[in-house]
Amino acid sequence: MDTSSISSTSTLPENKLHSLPESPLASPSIVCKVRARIPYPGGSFYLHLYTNNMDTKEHLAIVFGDEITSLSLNEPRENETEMDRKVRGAAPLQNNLSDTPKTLSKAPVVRIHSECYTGETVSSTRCDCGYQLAESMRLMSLQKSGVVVYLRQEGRNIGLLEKLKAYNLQDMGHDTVTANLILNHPADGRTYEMAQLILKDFSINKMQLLTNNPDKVEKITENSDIVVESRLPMLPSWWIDPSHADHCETLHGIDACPTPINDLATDIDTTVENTPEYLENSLNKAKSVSPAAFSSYERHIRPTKPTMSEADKYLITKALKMGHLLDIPKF
Ligand SMILES: Nc1nc2c(ncn2[C@@H]2O[C@H](COP(=O)(O)OP(=O)(O)OP(=O)(O)O)[C@@H](O)[C@H]2O)c(=O)[nH]1
Repeated sequence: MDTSSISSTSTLPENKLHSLPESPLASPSIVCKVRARIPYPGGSFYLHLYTNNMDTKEHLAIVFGDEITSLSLNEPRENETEMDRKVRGAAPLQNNLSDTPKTLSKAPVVRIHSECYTGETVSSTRCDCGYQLAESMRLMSLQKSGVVVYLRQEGRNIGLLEKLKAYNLQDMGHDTVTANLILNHPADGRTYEMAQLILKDFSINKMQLLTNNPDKVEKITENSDIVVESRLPMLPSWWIDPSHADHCETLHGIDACPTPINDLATDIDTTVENTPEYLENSLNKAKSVSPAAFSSYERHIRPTKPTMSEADKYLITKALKMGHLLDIPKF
């Protein structure tokens, strides 16, 4: 591929939004630096990487569908070539989208998710974070629309180091809330301003929010014109009782079945390339080549009860001590 037209500097003099940090008084701003397609079972999504002038973290957005586009990504940058734009995943300048925000046909499904290295990357079953991320992405891929705003607020914003200490306190009998307090951290130290800015960048001001946490609903709408049109609960799959009418209404508005997933392949897609047979065959083929190939995805999406007892304790603490809207099943 001829890359000669990529401009030689990677530090293009970009507009004022892009410098880090400006002054303590600068108003918070973000910019989407790059967007890339990520293949995903049943299709693809677009990963968007943001920088901002408030912290040095790379906050992310996982976007399903072509309808949701980033204004700051598509903004023209000084001296950039069309190849530069392609490489950072921006639309060609001739169909510059920057001054014409797309109007979304309906309020998209949004998940505002905070990083959990333990639950998502190393598949800890101490919490439900890996499941929640996988499940929200599965639902969005079914709908071919939606955004996961992925905030780097590890451990409810206490960071991995302190969170691991909190784990040790939990192994001594404390729950997630008291463990944080013993370490002189708030039970939940997260903020949502960054998420508000990212949603604004996608021209999203109303949404269906996937969460059990009323505090999150309140904070995402605080001092902003963002409206949560509806809250979609996130019942852990191993807590779902298919005979419970309310549980079956869990995903009202989403064309998907909330019952535990028995066969991922049939749940995914119905387009020619993605028939259940095609997916099942591909899955089996991939498994025979490398049994681990799909294990992380599958484990998160289909957690089985026997391995989840620590996550049950975690969820019960969220319901009883943090006000999360979760019906605790009979154990
Ligand atoms: N401090 C601490 N944080 C944890 C622990 N387990 C998971 N987390 C963090 O908790 C965050 C997820 O928050 P949760 O309270 O599970 O859920 P939520 O996002 O508030 O609510 P939902 O939207 O319903 O998922 C992530 O940042 C995890 O890293 C823990 O034991 N201690």
